[in-house]
Amino acid sequence: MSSKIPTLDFSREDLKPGTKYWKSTSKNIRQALEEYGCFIIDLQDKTPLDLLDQVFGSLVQLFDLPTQTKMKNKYDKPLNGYVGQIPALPLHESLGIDNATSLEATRSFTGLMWPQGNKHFSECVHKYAEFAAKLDQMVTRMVFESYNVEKHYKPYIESTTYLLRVLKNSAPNNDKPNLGFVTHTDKSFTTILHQNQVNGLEMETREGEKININLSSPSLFMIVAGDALMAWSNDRVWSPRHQVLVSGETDRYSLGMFSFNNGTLQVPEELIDHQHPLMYKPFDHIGLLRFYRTDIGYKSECPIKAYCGI
Ligand SMILES: O=C(O)CCC(=O)C(=O)O
Ligand SMILES: [Fe+2]
Repeated sequence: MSSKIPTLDFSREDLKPGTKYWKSTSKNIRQALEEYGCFIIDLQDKTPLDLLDQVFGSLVQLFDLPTQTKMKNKYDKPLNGYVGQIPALPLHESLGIDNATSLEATRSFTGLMWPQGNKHFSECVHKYAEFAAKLDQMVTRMVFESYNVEKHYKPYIESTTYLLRVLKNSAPNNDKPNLGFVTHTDKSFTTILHQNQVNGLEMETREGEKININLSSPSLFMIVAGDALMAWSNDRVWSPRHQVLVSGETDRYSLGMFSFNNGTLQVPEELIDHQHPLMYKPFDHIGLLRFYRTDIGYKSECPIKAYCGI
């Protein structure tokens, strides 16, 4: 059950900067991120149901393409392209669209997958990316405000881009939990996860308790803090370990929207004091991905601490 992890109502009209509800929600976000490193957003009647239907329909088409085609999804940035055909993870496949809020970038991804073109795919995926980026920016702004460092929000957002990963875990057609995606922490600043209502995400608490996340309504979106946010917050926010376990007869499709800063991130000085001595050196966020791809990075217990911890 995910009952312990807070679900916050993002459908209210008064969720606007400056209102009481905005302030109390910001406080709840900060609390959830410090305690669990994640929380659930419920958009209720504000959920873009048509768009979500179109996106998930498009994902079925995308994953049905030949493996050779999907393998063309490559970027210079590490960890951004096609993942699949891994013997230990036979149910998993995923692809990445870097800078997904740019129509040009989604078009160029689409052109690789469908050289003859697929306007419907590029348009609906781009629309989803814009929608998820807007949600992420709202959450991020509330995080910055809750720490009284809102002056750093604009420069942060101006140098942030989004990697949209689309994931499929094929139905195992059995009832036991099958590993869909290995335990990891996200390397992003923030992540927004959404799924086709087939559950499977399992989050670990600070104490090591594993919690199955119930996202079985299309109105639910999971926000996860990544390693970069944990470091930026000087270890106030928790970057939770999580994995995907699937069972049953229905394929699981999910969307992960990851924010990455294209510059150097550092702990705001407001978050350093006697009780919270500086724990991280300023770090190049994309460099964290490169470090994670090295043997030392991949094998380290806590990659962000190994990368830039003090
Ligand atoms: O499929 C999911 O819901 C989670 C995927 C995930 O954790 C990731 O891609 O980092
Ligand atoms: Fe993840």
